Amino acid sequence: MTRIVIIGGGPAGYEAALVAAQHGADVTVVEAEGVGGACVLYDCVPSKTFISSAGVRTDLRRASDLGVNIDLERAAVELPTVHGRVQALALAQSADIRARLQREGVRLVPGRAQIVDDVPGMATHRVSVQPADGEPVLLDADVVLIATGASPRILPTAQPDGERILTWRQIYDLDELPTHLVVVGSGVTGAEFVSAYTEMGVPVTLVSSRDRVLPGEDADAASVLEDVLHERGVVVVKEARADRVENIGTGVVVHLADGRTVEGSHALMTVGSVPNTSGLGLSKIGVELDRGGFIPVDRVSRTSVSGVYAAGDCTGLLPLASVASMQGRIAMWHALGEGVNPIRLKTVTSAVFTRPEIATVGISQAAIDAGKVPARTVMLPLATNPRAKMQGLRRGFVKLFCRPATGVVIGGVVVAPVASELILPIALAVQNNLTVKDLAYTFSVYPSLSGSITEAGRQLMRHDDLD
Ligand SMILES: Cc1cc2nc3c(=O)[nH]c(=O)nc-3n(C[C@H](O)[C@H](O)[C@H](O)COP(=O)(O)OP(=O)(O)OC[C@H]3O[C@@H](n4cnc5c(N)ncnc54)[C@H](O)[C@@H]3O)c2cc1C
Ligand SMILES: NC(=O)c1ccc[n+]([C@@H]2O[C@H](COP(=O)([O-])OP(=O)(O)OC[C@H]3O[C@@H](n4cnc5c(N)ncnc54)[C@H](O)[C@@H]3O)[C@@H](O)[C@H]2O)c1
Repeated sequence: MTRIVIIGGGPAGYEAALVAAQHGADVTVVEAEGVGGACVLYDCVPSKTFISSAGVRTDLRRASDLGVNIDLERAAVELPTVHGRVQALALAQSADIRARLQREGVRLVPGRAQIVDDVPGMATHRVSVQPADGEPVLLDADVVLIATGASPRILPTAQPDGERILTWRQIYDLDELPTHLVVVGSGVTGAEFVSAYTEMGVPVTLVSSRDRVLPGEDADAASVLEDVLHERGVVVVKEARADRVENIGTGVVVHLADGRTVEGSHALMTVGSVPNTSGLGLSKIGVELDRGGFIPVDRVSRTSVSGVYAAGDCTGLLPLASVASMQGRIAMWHALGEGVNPIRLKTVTSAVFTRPEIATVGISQAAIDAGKVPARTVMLPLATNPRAKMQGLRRGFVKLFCRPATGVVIGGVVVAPVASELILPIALAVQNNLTVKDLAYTFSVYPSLSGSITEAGRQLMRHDDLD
């Protein structure tokens, strides 16, 4: 029986464990903090749960546009309840995953693991686990999967204190909402928290190192979000790199590299993540890290050392839970000799859970504009969609991209309140090489926001598609 030791119990680790157990391997997961990993305990699940509470206020705020008058002042946020719900849900999800792993026969070992092979190049591997208290445990493995994730990047001059200078993992311990939140970093994490706190009624200033929010996302989508944030009173300080953040007792002062300062009651640092790849004994066994500290892997999750695989945020491929899970599964299929397709990033779907949400799949507009991928494109504002009008939605759009000659759908972007759900038909089309004609001939419900997707398909059809 193949002995597999998985270091890290996040999506990469636990999904890999499920696959390996189902294929009859002897599987052990070593986890330092809790099954479900940072994804379930600190990052993805807590943030999306928090955002769900904020979303209620968004709906209430918009109610008057639809003729229902609600005094938003009376829709007070009960922060202990919101935070309690966030924490309870994370723990419950962790417990569900633990129970599922145990049902499948996966052994769970709490503690911090490192590889302790005697010499490089061994056919099998040895992992030492240091529990929180007690003696180290030694595990022998034919295959090791490193799935140790990442942690918030800390600026040495902006040390989180858990009181006023915070990482996104510390906000759920606050007793009260900030009176003025400064969010440093305008990537996906920063944008999501700016949107959520704004909807909760907190004045927010965003410090963005670039000339726009969400520099990695579709520019039109980011521009819609920026308009919405502006309308909601968010101040975006652009081209602004935080040098230092100071807790002055009554608040914070963010010192920018160009000498400007930004003041608030609290600072939320969302300046990226660093991979958890130190202390794992990697260089001793011959796994060299890249410049960012990530573990280089190929498209079936192999490292440069035989029998050692890596998956998820520690590899830096694409830091998404869905990608981590897929990398983990692929590692196990490969290690256990199953037929496996290398991971394809061109079909990855992702969403930014702001209000409105931004969801994307496949080839980006930036790649098309740069001439890297030939494509026909269309962008339909939601304002032309009947359902959107009924719901009072003024902003948002559907974009669709297809191959010029064949009409095969290669990507798309949706900006809408439920874009994370609406993107699926485009994702299905991209994954299965469907054409704009396939979309155009699909019945969508009338009236529906998804009608804009089938309409985009019709607009991209050429006359010869009709034959
Ligand atoms: C605020 C935020 C929100 C996000 N929201 C989303 C989202 O909505 N959708 C999405 O797809 N992605 C989201 N992501 C990204 C997603 O959380 C990550 O891509 C995902 O967690 C990666 O999973 P992983 O298994 O690689 O690592 P993790 O989830 O980080 O798990 C790794 C685990 O390994 C453990 N570990 C580390 N070192 C050791 C060791 N030596 N021994 C034993 N255990 C160890 C850690 O304790 C950790 O529990 C979000 C990220 C952030 C920061
Ligand atoms: N909804 C989701 O799926 C979701 C949510 C959050 C994160 N994620 C994943 O995590 C990845 C990382 O996102 P992120 O936003 O945490 O990190 P990021 O690295 O993408 O963004 C951090 C931003 O902070 C800026 N920055 C760095 N130092 C700064 C400084 N001193 N002053 C001002 N700005 C500074 C950077 O220029 C960058 O724009 C995303 O690409 C995504 O894959 C996904």
